[in-house]
Amino acid sequence: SSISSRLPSYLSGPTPPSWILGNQPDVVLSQAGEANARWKTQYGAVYKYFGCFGDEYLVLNDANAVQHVLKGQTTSYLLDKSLREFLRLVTGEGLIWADGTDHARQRRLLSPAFNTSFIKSLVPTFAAIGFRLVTQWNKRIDKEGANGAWDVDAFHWIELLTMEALGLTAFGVKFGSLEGNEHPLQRAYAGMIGASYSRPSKFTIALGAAVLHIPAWIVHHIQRLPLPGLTKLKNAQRIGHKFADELMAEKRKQLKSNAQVEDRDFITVLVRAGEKNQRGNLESMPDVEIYNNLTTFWVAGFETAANVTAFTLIELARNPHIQQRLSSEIISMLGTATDRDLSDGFTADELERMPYLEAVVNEALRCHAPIHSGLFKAAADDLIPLSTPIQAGTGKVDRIPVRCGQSIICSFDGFNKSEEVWGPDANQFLPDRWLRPEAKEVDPSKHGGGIYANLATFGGGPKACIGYRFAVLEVSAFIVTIIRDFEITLSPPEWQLWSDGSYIGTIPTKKGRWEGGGQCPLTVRRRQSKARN
Ligand code: HEM
Repeated sequence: SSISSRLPSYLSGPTPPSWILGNQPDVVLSQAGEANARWKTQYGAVYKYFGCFGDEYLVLNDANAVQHVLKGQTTSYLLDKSLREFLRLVTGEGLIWADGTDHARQRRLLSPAFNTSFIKSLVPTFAAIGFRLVTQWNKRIDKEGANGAWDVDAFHWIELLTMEALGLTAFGVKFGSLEGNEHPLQRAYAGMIGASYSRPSKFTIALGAAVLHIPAWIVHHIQRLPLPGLTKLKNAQRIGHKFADELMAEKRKQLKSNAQVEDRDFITVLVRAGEKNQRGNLESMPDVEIYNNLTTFWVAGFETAANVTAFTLIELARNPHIQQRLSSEIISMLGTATDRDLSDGFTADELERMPYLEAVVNEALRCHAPIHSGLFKAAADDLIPLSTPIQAGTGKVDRIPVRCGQSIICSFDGFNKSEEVWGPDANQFLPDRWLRPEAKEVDPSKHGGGIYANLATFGGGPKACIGYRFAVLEVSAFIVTIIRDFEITLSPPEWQLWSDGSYIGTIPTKKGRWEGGGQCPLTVRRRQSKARN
């Protein structure tokens, strides 16, 4: 049977070679955002394409259109029902899973954990974690380095950084993974995410899409089946849950006997906020929901932050001038390794006085959005407004009609690299763009509705990333500690980055080397080695 379209005929897009796979292999097997960049040039910022089994997607790269859909989340644009049920298996009924008024309630009750001053108070913790990595790397350079240079695939180390950060700031637990220890909670969560990647075969691509065709109620019942993957997941959930329960009970005891307990982690903040609300007869978050959200933060904040850190280091390694300029700024702020020991970290205030650092991190977030697109379903018929009208027959339209149930992809990567918004050099890594005065004032017709720096990287609207400040400060602190003390280059220098874009995540890897997962291969040298001796 021929594939029929529910979208207006004036929208164009690639012709699907088959009904089963459609154009899905073009998307899944190319680099993140690559197929979209090509189709955007060919068919315009708004186009349609067919995935597997005749699934039709409306793809949006246009600023107003992206903004409209992001703002409509939890009410008029929702997560696919079946996808949401699968998500429940991993995160439980936490913030990513929640919709409507339940979502609004959870978000409100979680807000104490994400207020600006609390998140800023975490910077010394992030920085001290970065310094623990520096300490380990110094030891390796001495032991394993040749002529002061040490080759390392830094990707796994970076994953340990973001794991330690979540361990300390979410649960108040130090895993010690950078020092070679393994903590049961960390093991449980690592198992939950299943950090292994594999290149999808055509069969897995179809299977991935088929999931969206399984009715949500069936997915809901899948969790009762003794499938091996699920058993592992449930085990991990059980360990994590037990651990969190013990920690919450312990916090309650501490808070009862001593009101001075410092707010150093999410558990303390959320347990305290809950107790306070109870005393004031206000609604407080049930323990199981606190736990589900700690798991949610883990799923949302572990790999994403690790990937941005890795992409930033790769950009610095392959752009020595940018790295040089950044290291000068850092050293003029914090001194060299011999001037100041960073075992107690540094403050948010010190970070904020490094404008070039902010420019570098923003540019990495723009060029390498770790979630390259968002997938939504229209909950009702709607008209999506456009910043740039498109040709429809002999006239132009500035709104696209969609029907209830329409699948929509907001390309975060496409918006971040839109020439209309970012100029003709949108595809280049140029931190300097953030230092221009215009960077601070965004023309409303070029605003994608993002919550940070007019980037779509953290999404927008009611479901925008709640952890964006956490992520930006964490990544910045890691970059500062590493770049202050080490000079990095790619190893080997001709190593080619492949930004893998399977499904929605973007990971740095090497073409043809999926099995190994993410990569960040560096040669590391002490920056101040000459000054030292
Ligand atoms: C660079 C790192 C990160 C990136 C790029 C990122 C990106 C995103 C994106 C694109 C969304 C969906 C937004 C939308 O639908 O409009 C999201 C949601 C979310 N993120 Fe992040 N994230 C990062 C780090 C974190 C961290 C560190 C945490 C927690 C500590 C976190 C917690 C969440 C949560 C809970 C949601 C769901 C919010 C809701 O549905 O209300 N993220 N994130």
